[in-house]
Amino acid sequence: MKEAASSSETVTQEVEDTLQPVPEHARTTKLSGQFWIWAGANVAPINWILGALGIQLGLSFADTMTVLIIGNLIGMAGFGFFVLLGQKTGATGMLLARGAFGRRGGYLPAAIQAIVAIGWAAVNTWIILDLVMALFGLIGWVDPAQQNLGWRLGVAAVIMAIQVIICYRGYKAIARFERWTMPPTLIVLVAMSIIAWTQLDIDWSYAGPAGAVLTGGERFAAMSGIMTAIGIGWGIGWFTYAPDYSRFVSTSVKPAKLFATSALGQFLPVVWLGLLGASLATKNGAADPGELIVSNFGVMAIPVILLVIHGPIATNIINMYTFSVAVQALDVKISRKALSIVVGVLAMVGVWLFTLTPDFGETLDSWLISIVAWVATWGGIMAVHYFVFERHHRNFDYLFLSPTDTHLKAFNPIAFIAFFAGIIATWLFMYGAIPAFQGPIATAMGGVDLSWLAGTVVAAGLYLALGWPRFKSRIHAGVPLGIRQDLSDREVLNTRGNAVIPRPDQVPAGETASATAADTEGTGNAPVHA
Ligand SMILES: Nc1ccnc(=O)[nH]1
Repeated sequence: MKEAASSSETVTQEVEDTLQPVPEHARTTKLSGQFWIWAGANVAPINWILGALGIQLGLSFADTMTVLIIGNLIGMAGFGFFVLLGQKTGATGMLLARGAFGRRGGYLPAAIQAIVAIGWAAVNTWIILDLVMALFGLIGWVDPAQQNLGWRLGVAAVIMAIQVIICYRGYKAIARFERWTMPPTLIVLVAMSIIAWTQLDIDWSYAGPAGAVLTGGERFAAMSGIMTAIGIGWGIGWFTYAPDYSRFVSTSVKPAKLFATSALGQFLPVVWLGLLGASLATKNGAADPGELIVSNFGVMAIPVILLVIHGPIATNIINMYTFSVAVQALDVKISRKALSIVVGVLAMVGVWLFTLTPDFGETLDSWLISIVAWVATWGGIMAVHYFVFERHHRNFDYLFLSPTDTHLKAFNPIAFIAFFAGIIATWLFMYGAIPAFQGPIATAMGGVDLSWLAGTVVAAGLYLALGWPRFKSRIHAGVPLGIRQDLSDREVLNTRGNAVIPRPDQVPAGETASATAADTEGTGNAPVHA
């Protein structure tokens, strides 16, 4: 048993260090790992800060919870489908992008994803520094009235170093970290929640800032904008990450179970922490829950500090690992391990830049709605490509071939048109906290923000319409949609095989490959038998 485990660990490391479709024997049938990865990524103070942000931006308690729940229901429903895509294809999010954007065209989304992952690692670390200083102040280590820049960057550097070490070791180390640290973390959280909800007088009927309670259209507009940021923004931000982790899940695991486990792993902690943050913010719009708990219950100081520091680590090992596989999708030949160190350094630079921004709430809001523009658009294109055009495919080896071996187009203009149109549509419909992010259509609608919907619908609709003729003219469903113009469908079927047929090593033990699959050579280059 032990030997099997360690050999599967070696296989996992080989797979992740050179990007290849994860073979069935290196996959896991245990779903708890997926639950803890996503729960771990979300049990972080940033999620109570998001709940408190709703109150700070002027919503009532009930409206804050409404936008958090609706936003995350929408976000997590979409997230589940991207989880399934990883399981089905064995490919990372940014390798999947190649299928639609083209073999070289996939560099654009991969580069964006790499930068976004650095940004998230910086945001998640920066966001807790105020809180850590306040907590250190309560136990007498620093004077929280001071800037404490040295302390801040020092704490960030320690957190960053821990993240780099875990990420360096790869997927298994990440899964293990989340599994071991989550139970004690949850105990602290439960304790915090009980204290908060029984000992502190929360104003459950909080209606908004005194004298400035929002009503009618204004209230609806504010809810839509805040939902885009704290509900949709947080949730859909994970779409691009989902396949990077679910590619390690065996295809014998029922998709419905995988969907539910992963989506709940995200949804439960996000809503719970949002509730904690929002309810405590009703006491005093500004104070952070961690600070409130510690100032009322000094014995909680150490566990709360540990929880707060654990938060960004658990979230950022996901960001950093995804950074490294996104860079691999750029055909950069630096080892995934070396990349773990590179991202740590870059994220530290990011933390320092964020500490220079003047307004915490505006910076966070702007970050979140920019993420929406990118992910809603990317997600719309990917959904059409893999759930409509290539829904019958089982063998995705074509995504992994080198630029010289590939039979995909270098660039697929259709995807680029859909992508840029989607980004513009998101901007037209967005209504963020700063004027640059207040698009003309949203402004004309009195500040109603439907950017996430506009981006998805425009990108998906255009990609569907422009890709439809090719989809219809393809002679066989097993031909990738994005093949080069100089190749015929017949040629691709004959030399590259039929993508509808799985490779034998993709088939879970106990299930037998179909008769045709038995003819493949294990490389996916099966000749077609007429
Ligand atoms: N919502 C998020 C998506 C991706 N990375 C994060 O840290 N957070």
